[in-house]
Amino acid sequence: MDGEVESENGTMKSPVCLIVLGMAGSGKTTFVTKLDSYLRQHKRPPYLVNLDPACKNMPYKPNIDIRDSVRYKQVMKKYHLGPNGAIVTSLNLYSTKFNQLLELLGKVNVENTHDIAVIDTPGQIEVFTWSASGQIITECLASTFPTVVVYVMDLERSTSPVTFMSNMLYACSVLYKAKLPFIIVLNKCDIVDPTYAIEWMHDFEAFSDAIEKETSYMSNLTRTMALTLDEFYNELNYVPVSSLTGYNFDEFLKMVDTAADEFQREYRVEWEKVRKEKLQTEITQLNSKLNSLAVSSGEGEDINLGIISSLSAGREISDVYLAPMANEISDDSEGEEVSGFNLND
Ligand SMILES: Nc1nc2c(ncn2[C@@H]2O[C@H](COP(=O)(O)OP(=O)(O)OP(=O)(O)O)[C@@H](O)[C@H]2O)c(=O)[nH]1
Repeated sequence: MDGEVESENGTMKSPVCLIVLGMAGSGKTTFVTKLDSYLRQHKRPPYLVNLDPACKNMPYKPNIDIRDSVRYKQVMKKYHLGPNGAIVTSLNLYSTKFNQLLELLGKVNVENTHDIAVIDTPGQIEVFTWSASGQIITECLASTFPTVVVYVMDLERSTSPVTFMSNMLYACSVLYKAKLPFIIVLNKCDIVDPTYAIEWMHDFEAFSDAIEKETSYMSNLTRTMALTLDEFYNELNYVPVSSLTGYNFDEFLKMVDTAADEFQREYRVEWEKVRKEKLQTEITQLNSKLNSLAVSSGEGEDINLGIISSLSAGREISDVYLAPMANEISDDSEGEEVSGFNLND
């Protein structure tokens, strides 16, 4: 990999990768857009990656966009899939080439152009968190760069204790699955006061009182679960923000710094083991490829390993997009899923 990401004292360098997750409509895209403009104002432009193949309106300009490489509607048509199945398949196709995205991020590190990379994920959270490709992408990032999960929670839609609890259980399951530092962004605090959520996290009696008012059969179950989430709440980093106004983004960024330190202290060693294992597997695969070449006819067949090796002259890393190779772009206006990437001039 071009970008060496390990420093002499054994810490991984920037960019710190923020994987932004959250329920549909929680405000992920609005959050990423505001974070982009906030960081730009502070002369720290982030490196932006969009992993939502179905996203129609993108208010920010991503450096890397899955939609440049995978045509979601074509995936639906070709494989006869519904919307969610097509998103999963698009992510699967994309994840096979994710090492190229890591190389671009490696260059960000070498050229020191961005200290934060933000990864926006599909609206349907389970598509990312419970799919093999979501796991592969998370592992690729975390084994190479300091990586933090940012879970966006919609304050407006969580005012019922049962919904609040469901959201927290989901966040908790993502935390344990991802094995990464975790920040909960309590979003939309411009329209709903976040006090209720903070109180429910820290005061079981207050939550219990709120549950009393619920008549649903879920209330007993919810009360029991609230007790089991106690430890989760104790360790939890959360910050109320408004992605509309930018309120508290400075606090959020302080939390990112702390989480990145936490990654270096508590998670890096484990993730480096994953990286070494992955490297070993790649070496073994490459060796077996070379061996099979050696015993083949020897007619010099070209093998495309799909590696992006350099940038076009005069291009800034921040201007580079992953895009389909020219011979893989479909004539169809909606395009087609592709198996390789190229740099677009
Ligand atoms: N008032 C207010 N509205 C917000 C805030 N953040 C997002 N919204 C609104 O919430 C709606 C959903 O926001 P999106 O950013 O599209 O949410 P998302 O999670 O990316 O949505 P999907 O990708 O479709 O799941 C939009 O109407 C936003 O304008 C906020 O902090 N305050």
